[in-house]
Formats: sequence, C-alpha cells, structure tokens
Amino acid sequence: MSTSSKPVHILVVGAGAVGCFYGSRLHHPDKNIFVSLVCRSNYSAIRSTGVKIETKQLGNYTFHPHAVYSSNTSASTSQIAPPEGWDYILLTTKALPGIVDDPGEIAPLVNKAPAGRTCIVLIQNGIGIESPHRARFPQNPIISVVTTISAEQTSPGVIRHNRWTRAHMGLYSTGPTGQTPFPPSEARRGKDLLDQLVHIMRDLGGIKDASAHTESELLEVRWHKICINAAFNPSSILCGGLGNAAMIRDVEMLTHIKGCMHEVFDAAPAVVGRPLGEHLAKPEIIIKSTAKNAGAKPSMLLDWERGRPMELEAILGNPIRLAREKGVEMPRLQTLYALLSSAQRVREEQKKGGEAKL
Ligand SMILES: CC(C)(CO)[C@@H](O)C(=O)[O-]
Repeated sequence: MSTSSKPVHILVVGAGAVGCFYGSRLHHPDKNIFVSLVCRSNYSAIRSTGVKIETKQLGNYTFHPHAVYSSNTSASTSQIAPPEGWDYILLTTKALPGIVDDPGEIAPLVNKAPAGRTCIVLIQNGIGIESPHRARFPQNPIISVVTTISAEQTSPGVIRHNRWTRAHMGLYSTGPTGQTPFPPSEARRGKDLLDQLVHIMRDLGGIKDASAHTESELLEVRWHKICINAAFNPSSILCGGLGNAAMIRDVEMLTHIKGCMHEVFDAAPAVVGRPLGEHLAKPEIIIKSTAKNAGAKPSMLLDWERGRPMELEAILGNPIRLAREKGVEMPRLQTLYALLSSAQRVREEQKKGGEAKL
C-alpha cells in the first residue's frame, strides 16, 4: 500500500508511555507521514530533546515529533497545524468516563477538519469507551484499538517499554451489531483508513502484531483484555503495590487473579454473543507470559501512586453493568470495584480537606 503521495498527519493526544511509544512507530517523515504530540507535564522536555524510547525489542532511540503542543487548544489554534486538520487523531489518555469528557476535549481538534474527515483512533483500556465518541461525532470514522503493552514514563520524555506490542484494531460503527450508520462509500473510506493505519504501524513501524479486525472480533478482544486488566490492575493496588509478576508469585494472590480472569471468561459470552475464541490466550497462558514481565507495574497502580484518578469505570464498572444487564454477576470484580471506588472517593475527599462520611 502506498502512503507517500499525500501527506498523512497524525496527532497523538496524550503523550504518556503508550502515546509516545506508538507515535514513534507511526512517524515516517521520509514517507510523508508526520506524527505530532499533545503533551502536558512533559511538554518542555519533549520540545527540547524529543522522546527517548528504551526498548529491548526495537532498540533504544530518540523520537523527534513533527510538532509538539502543550494543550488541545494550542494544537487546534496553532499556525503550524495542518490547515485541513489531522487525518488521524489518536487518543491515548486514560479512559475516565464521568471524570473527563474525552469527546468534548478533542472536539476542537476533530472540528478543525471538514465534517467527518478526521479518523478518531481510541487506544485505551476498557469497555464502552467508543459510544460517547460516536454520539458526539456521528460522521467520523472511529477505530478502536486494544493494545497489550507494558510501558511507563520513567521521567519526563523518557519511555521504558518493558514487554508486548499487541495492537488489535477495528472500525467502530454503532455498537456490537456491526451495523454501520454510513453510506457504503464512507464505510469503504473507514476501512481504507484502518488498513492504512495497520500498514504504517506493522510494515513501516515494525509492530509485527498490529492487526485489523471486524467490529465483532474487536469486541471479543476487548473483553479478553478486560480479563487481564480487571484481574491485575485493581489487585496490584489492594495488595499493597506489587507489579503483575510479583503478585502471581504469591499462591493466594495467584488463586485470586485466576479467579477474576475465569469470571470474565465465563461472563463474556453473555455480552459478546459467543464464547471468547480459542485463539485468545487462556488465563494459564496469560499467567505464564506475565511471569516474564518482572519489575513492571500495571498502569492503574502507577496512576494510584501518582494520585491520579483510576480507570475504574472503563475496566470494572462498565463490564460489571453490561454483564449484569444480561443476568450475569461477577462477584470478584464487583468486590474490587466497590473497594477501589471507595478508596478513590475517600482520597479525593481528603485532598479537598474534607472527611469521608461514616
Ligand atoms: C500491563 C498490562 C498489560 C495489564 O496490567 C497493561 O494493560 C496495563 O498496564 O494496564
């Protein structure tokens, strides 16, 4: 596939570990593909020296983005932004429904282009993250990406990639039924944009396990990823701050983690409409692979340690509610959700100087 005739402009909103890592693999100025970043606290560091990526899999290197912006507003009003807007906007911030209005945040960026032109790419954890974007941007192609990656920003603009680069991608129309609200020509355009993104990431960017999927396959992969995130991420906080590999060395923790994973495997068919496919790793295989990722912390633990809000609704609340609507309870996940939602509320009250009510 040729991507060189017309420039491709990609904007990454959320220049944390995941955004910087994937942004660096998509940036190919020699092929007319330009990645820019919207940064927050790491703005000065990245603007002056670029992003340093440390990865055993792909070698250490420095990524110099096409442009670096300090906020969505400054990107949308900048003189150097592409006048026709961006071809792709990659959202790699944490999914925090009820706390952050993601579609509202990116609206000035999406609306810079003619209606429906910009493709919105959601590289975020969790279930139910796409529908608010579809409601806000009825005409834009939306690509939902489920990534399994262990990476962290060790200091501003320095990203350590620990393990995995799996990126499953699929178009999101209106939901799991896969019925597209678009006329065939627009649906075709969405598919072309999906194929182009996979091509850039896999063939040019060296992410060998980047792949394109149908909408219903992607829903299945999202539930499979929940089996990992809902088991490890909340537990890492409640067990006192252990990383994933450390947790499963403890026999009681291992029983708990496996129990959470099987709970999701058992509940998923009620929502997805079929059992999770045989090609998707079973809990025992995930555990084996996780054991090799020693020293790394899951994203939710890093958020908790930094005093940031956790992705509780996307990773626990939404899956619990969707399964419950189908008559299936997930008691282990519900316990994690109740405890951590309360812990987060108490901490927010304490920050405000108040006291949680007894
Ligand atoms: C490490 C991981 C695979 C699960 O804990 C990742 O998704 C994360 O950090 O959330």
